[in-house]
Amino acid sequence: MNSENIVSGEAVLPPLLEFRNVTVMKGSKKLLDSLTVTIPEGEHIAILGPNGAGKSSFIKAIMREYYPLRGDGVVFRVCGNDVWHVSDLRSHFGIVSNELQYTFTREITGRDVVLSGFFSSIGLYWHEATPAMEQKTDEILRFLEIDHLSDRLFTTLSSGEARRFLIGRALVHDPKTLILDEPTTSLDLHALHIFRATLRKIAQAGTGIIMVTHMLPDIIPETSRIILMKDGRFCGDGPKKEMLTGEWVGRHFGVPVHIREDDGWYYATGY
Ligand SMILES: Nc1ncnc2c1ncn2[C@@H]1O[C@H](COP(=O)(O)OP(=O)(O)OP(=O)(O)O)[C@@H](O)[C@H]1O
Repeated sequence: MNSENIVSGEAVLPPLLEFRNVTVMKGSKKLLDSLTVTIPEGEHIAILGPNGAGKSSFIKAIMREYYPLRGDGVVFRVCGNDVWHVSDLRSHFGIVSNELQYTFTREITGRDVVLSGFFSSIGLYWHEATPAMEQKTDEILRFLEIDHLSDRLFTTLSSGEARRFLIGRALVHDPKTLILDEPTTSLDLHALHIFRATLRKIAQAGTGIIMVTHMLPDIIPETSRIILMKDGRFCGDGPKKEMLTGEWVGRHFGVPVHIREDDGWYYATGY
């Protein structure tokens, strides 16, 4: 544990994520530009930004798919540790992305999509699931209310149903935080309603949510903090009520916008 996490002789939990001056380059392109952020465990956050803002690159940096340039004052820490093996990160972060769904093209059941999350594979192949894994999978399927669909081939599920199985897969290691990268693409109104209710249930059960989106209605009422991102930088970070205003969001997306709040949900109109 880092010495900064000792207060008056007592150890306190280090933040889930601590980045300081994180810059990521790919060729001559600066994907992330001097990002500084601290995220405590269990916090529900939305990362909002226009196309190309660097949101997915930020997630890739969290998951150690991208590494920052070295330099003085650069901090790149998860749970107080600078060095991580990618497989160890799974107990901290579960990931759901829209892209992930399209990697499952083989004929496997929804249940096996969840179960194979234990092995980070697509399907079980030579992996043998233990009774504890089977039990955990069944608990997750019941929690997400998709147990009745578990024997269906994944490729025959609707987008909304499939997305909930991917959440299940992301939950097998009991991650501290679930990261969702634009997960509502192609969901219809009914599927959106169920998907958001599912996220709320997960947030209320104590798992942190980091939602990456450019859609305000994706932000569940449990979200307390908004980070605005553009051109690889963070350009706003604060409490939801302060950040989700017409002035902030309009300036950020470069359009005049009116923000309406209704029972904890936010909507943008007028653009
Ligand atoms: N591996 C890469 N090499 C070069 N440029 C990249 C690479 N990955 C992303 N980019 C570029 O970096 C910028 C940020 O991309 P990123 O996918 O992180 O943005 P985003 O906010 O997730 O966008 P969107 O909302 O459209 O998914 C974009 O201009 C993208 O074209």
